[in-house]
Amino acid sequence: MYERITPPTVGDRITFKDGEPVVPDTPIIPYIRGDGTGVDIWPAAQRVFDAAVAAAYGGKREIVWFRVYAGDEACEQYGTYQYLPNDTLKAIEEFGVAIKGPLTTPVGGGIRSLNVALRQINDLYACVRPCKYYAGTPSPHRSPEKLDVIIYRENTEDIYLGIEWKQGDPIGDQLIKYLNTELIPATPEHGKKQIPLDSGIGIKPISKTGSQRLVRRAMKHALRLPKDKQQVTLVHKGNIMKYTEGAFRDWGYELATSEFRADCVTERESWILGNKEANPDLSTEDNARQIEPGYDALTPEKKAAIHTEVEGILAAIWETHGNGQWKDKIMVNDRIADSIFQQIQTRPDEYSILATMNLNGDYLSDAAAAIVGGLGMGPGANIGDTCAIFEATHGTAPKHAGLDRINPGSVILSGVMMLEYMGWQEAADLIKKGMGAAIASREVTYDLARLMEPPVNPPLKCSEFAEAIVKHFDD
Ligand SMILES: NC(=O)C1=CN([C@@H]2O[C@H](COP(=O)(O)OP(=O)(O)OC[C@H]3O[C@@H](n4cnc5c(N)ncnc54)[C@H](OP(=O)(O)O)[C@@H]3O)[C@@H](O)[C@H]2O)C=CC1
Ligand SMILES: O=C(O)CCC(=O)C(=O)O
Ligand SMILES: [Mg+2]
Repeated sequence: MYERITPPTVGDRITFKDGEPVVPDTPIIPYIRGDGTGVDIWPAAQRVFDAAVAAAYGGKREIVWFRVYAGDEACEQYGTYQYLPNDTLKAIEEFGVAIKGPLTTPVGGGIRSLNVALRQINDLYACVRPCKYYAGTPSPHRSPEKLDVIIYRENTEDIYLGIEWKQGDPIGDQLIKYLNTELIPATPEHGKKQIPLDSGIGIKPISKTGSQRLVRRAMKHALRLPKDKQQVTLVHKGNIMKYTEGAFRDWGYELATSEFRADCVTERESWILGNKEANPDLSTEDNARQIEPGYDALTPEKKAAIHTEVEGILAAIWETHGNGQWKDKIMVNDRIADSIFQQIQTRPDEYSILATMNLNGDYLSDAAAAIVGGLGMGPGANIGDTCAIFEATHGTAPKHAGLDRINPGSVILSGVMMLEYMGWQEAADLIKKGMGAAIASREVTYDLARLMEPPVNPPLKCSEFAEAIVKHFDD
């Protein structure tokens, strides 16, 4: 029983089989309008979704929308501090696929993120954020069309677990003292380091299970891509955070080379195989020297370990991956996080799927969206095994709220992802076509208008951009 909302009396539930949605012709889809610019974006986006479904299926298929509440709106409906009512959680659980606008999270105190809570409560462990260029979109970059990446961000753990204490909190102080007196001195690698007593403190858990299920999804997605895009890059700051971010990298490689052995090659394996292909008589030592920078300065033990690695890889995969066969497989590599921020700008076409932990993916998805036109063009999906919630990369953009000005493109493209996830490709394609044509005709909102050469003046309103997209369905 719902307390204050009533599910539609028409339409059917989306169910799940083996992690995939089973979609009726009239699915009931809960939506959260969102705070701030949600008030502008949601009606514009809904107009486009309904028009596309009607145009694609002529009434044979229809989305039955179910309005549910979160954030400021929920407090208005359910009372003070009722930011995420049980009704909303129950509706999302019952109907399986939902879409939402942005929700506000205060900085430095107050409630924890409702957006993060929705992901954690529903175990939506993969945040999928494609960053792809639409022809004609203005960009601060010279060749934005070269960027075509999909960020697969782990969505349930890392610092987003919110286990932290502010400076002066008695439990935080107790933890710091315990670490300083008991644990740090007992661990020689930490030397005499001490945590300053006036610190806030937070915990960053990265689990093997969480890392591997994310990488598994990324690998499955890579298998569906064209051959030249079959690549998964593990992004980490494992040189500094060895046992969290470094472990993410190691668990990622382990998962790829065990569960996807026949279908993948790691970058390092490709060097070993390539060296032998270039010179079939190459000794183990020379192969090791070619793959390991600074090999000659290594200790005998380290050299021996690399010899074992080279021989082990050749014995294990030469038959199946050698003689160039590896070039048809998913390339799995890794990059340190700071480096990938510059690589997606300087060498964007060298990357495809970027598998990241939670915080790195949060940063990277805004940065990648900027290259292809900004946060107005950054869609996303939060995917689990029995539920999915679609939402844009951006937040509530409060200074633009209620002005019918903001770009609804990201939520509209998140809806495109939802339609594709549902298997309603025809409707998704119509929206992509309409948006591409609107942008090419310079019918755009302020954010794209100011980047265009010459600038578009006046820009379209948020609602007008939605109408322009619908108008261009027929082009
Ligand atoms: N999933 C979610 O619901 C998310 C929620 N948030 C929350 O949103 C709130 C505001 O966060 P803030 O850091 O300001 O980040 P926002 O993403 O909300 O906005 C930052 C800036 O990005 C640009 N922008 C954002 N959305 C759009 C859009 N649709 N079209 C065009 N440009 C856009 C605007 O830039 P300009 O003014 O230069 O044009 C805007 O001022 C915070 O409470 C935050 O926690 C943040 C991210 C995700
Ligand atoms: O939940 C929030 O307020 C911010 C989340 C965020 O920035 C994101 O998921 O990209
Ligand atoms: Mg973010």
